[in-house]
Amino acid sequence: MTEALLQARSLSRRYGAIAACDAVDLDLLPGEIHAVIGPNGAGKSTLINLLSGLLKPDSGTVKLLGRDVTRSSAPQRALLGMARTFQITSIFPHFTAQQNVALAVQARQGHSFRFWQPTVKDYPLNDEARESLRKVGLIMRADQRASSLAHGERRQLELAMALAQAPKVLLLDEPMAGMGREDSQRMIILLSRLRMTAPILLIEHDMDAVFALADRISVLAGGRVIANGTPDAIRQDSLVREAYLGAGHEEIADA
Ligand SMILES: Nc1ncnc2c1ncn2[C@@H]1O[C@H](COP(=O)(O)OP(=O)(O)OP(=O)(O)O)[C@@H](O)[C@H]1O
Repeated sequence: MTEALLQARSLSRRYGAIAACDAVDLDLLPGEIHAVIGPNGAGKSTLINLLSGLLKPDSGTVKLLGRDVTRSSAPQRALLGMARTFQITSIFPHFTAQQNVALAVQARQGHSFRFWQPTVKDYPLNDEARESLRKVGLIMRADQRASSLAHGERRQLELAMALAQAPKVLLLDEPMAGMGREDSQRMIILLSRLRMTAPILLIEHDMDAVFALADRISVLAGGRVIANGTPDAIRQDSLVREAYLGAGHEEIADA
């Protein structure tokens, strides 16, 4: 059996009476895009925070590349090869696109952001930064300030910063959020290519994107995985339809 690069077992986290994440099992396999979907409040953010180390579970385990990282911090997991993008972009607006990516390369090399100096003459660093920008189709914006980029381009920049960390797994938190149709289409093509660079755990509300991209989908409701399977299987799953329709969402039926 193919070994999961990222694995959660019986992962649980409560907030008082609420089981935000309830005995969740999840595997991210090489080369795949594994989407996690679920109605509002299902536990998606809690799960991605537990996987990336921003939250500690009450019980259960997280393994990264076969190594138990349940008690490791987010920066420790990043150094082992986990890259994550956020719903709210985390770029430095006054730096150029290239400088932002160069920062991410430096962080991977173990330098703290605090000691960062503008690295105009650091050719290998800049070459690497430009390579990441090329991969996400943003090389023509390399010298533009991040603040002047369009929304979709900023999301591409974030992805370039994640790639600059040479990730073994990518955790993407709503990469299509706030995007128009054209930008979403571009992002779908981009992510589809990137799955071979690193498998992607994708949290996304845009069902067209999820069903276009995912090799496998896990559906959360009330903190539990209620279904796991191919997009076709998920589309036809009665429990999934119930969870979505019960929560006032019709998008799963249309996807
Ligand atoms: N810090 C917190 N304190 C108390 N309850 C919380 C906290 N964070 C999340 N919850 C609760 O845990 C449950 C899961 O929330 P979570 O944000 O993980 O869901 P979600 O699927 O990401 O929702 P959305 O799609 O709306 O972002 C919800 O009932 C939520 O109210």
